[in-house]
Amino acid sequence: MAFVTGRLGRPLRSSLLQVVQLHLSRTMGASQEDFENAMNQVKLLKKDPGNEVKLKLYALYKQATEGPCSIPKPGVFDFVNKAKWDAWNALGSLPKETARQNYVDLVSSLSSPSESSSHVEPGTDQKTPGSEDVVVTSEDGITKIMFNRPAQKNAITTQMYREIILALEAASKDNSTITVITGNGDYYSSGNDLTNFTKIPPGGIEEVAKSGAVLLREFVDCFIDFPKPLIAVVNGPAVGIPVTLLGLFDAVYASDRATFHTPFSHLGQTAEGCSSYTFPKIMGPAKATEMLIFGKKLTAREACAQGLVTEVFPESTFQKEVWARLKAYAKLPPNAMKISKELIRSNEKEKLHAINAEECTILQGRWLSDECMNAIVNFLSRKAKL
Ligand SMILES: CCCC/C=C/CC(=O)SCCNC(=O)CCNC(=O)[C@H](O)C(C)(C)COP(=O)(O)OP(=O)(O)OC[C@H]1O[C@@H](n2cnc3c(N)ncnc32)[C@H](O)[C@@H]1OP(=O)(O)O
Repeated sequence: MAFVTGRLGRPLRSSLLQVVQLHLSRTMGASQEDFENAMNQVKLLKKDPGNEVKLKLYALYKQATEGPCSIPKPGVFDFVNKAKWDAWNALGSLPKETARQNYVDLVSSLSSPSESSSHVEPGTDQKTPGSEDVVVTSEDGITKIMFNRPAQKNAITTQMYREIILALEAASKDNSTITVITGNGDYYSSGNDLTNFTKIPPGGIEEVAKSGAVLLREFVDCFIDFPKPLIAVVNGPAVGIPVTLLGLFDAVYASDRATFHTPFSHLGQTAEGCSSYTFPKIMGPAKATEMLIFGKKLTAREACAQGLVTEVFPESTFQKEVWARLKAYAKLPPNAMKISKELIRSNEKEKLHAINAEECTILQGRWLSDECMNAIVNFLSRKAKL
């Protein structure tokens, strides 16, 4: 598919830079010092993290220090070096800075009090590494991953995408039966934190777009591959990526206060989360067009009528009713549920991964377009609200 990568004109670049000045005080990822500390922490781990994690650490270390894998592939019988090569090579063109950050996050998750994000103490809040913006708890056979930035309407920062990836990886292996994603406060989530675009690394806006596309692809891939029943408890309005991802969930329960909004054209952007495929499939192309192209906002009842939402509950009883139901579901035999999910979803997985890859490539171009930059500048300078 062809797409046009717009170049930023001078006035737009300078407005963006002005707006960016306002946000430069925010962090720009892990420093070299964080990275070195993380390398030292690895040596002090009390528990062997297992081969899978060790390979991931190796790959991220190589990517962070040497960049993409360019050494020849070891022979088929050189098992150890081939596994290492595969892990490094799988990181593709992941930027060095992102690899460094992911390495620090991974080590931090291994060094947390429980020493492994895959073992969540029942009933305890397990904070994912680096922030409290994503809170993971596990109780009654349910792992709950909660967006926790209520003051920012649960807008998703770059760090939060990484934390959710780690939380999903852990949840896929922990002893919970089902996994739930929800939001804290009045919003489910207002989508991508638009200030993510203002943290400009040395490689410029092009690097922001490139690393954003790599991160988005990895993030959505985790939802495509998630092996257990994945349920969204949509406690309030949702904008952007938290809406599109719903097509990859197994059930979506919504408060009647929730709304579903994908204003991609308004933002100069395009569909992600595999919604270019799942939405037409779920609701038919005409209704999908209204949402994904014209940015029509749906009420919870409209979204339910169109098949995006499983069931709508009155706000007054929402939490009570939904959690009672989820606790009952979580008592069902876990393996039977996993196998049924595999049956329902497996024949689509390859297609979904291909669609995800294509959507991310197109978005990478969109993020560099004047249309998108204008929308972000407008939001950040509060000239416009959606
Ligand atoms: C790896 C990259 C993947 C990228 C893919 C994703 C695509 C998308 O998700 S596109 C969708 C992006 N989201 C939006 O465009 C929503 C933007 N926000 C709004 O339109 C409004 O804030 C909203 C309608 C959600 C709520 O409006 P209000 O009720 O009037 O509240 P405020 O606007 O005052 O918001 C309170 C507070 O939160 C901050 N906020 C809200 N949403 C975001 C956001 N998406 N990004 C950054 N910040 C956000 C808002 O700025 C306010 O902050 P303060 O000004 O500091 O109080």
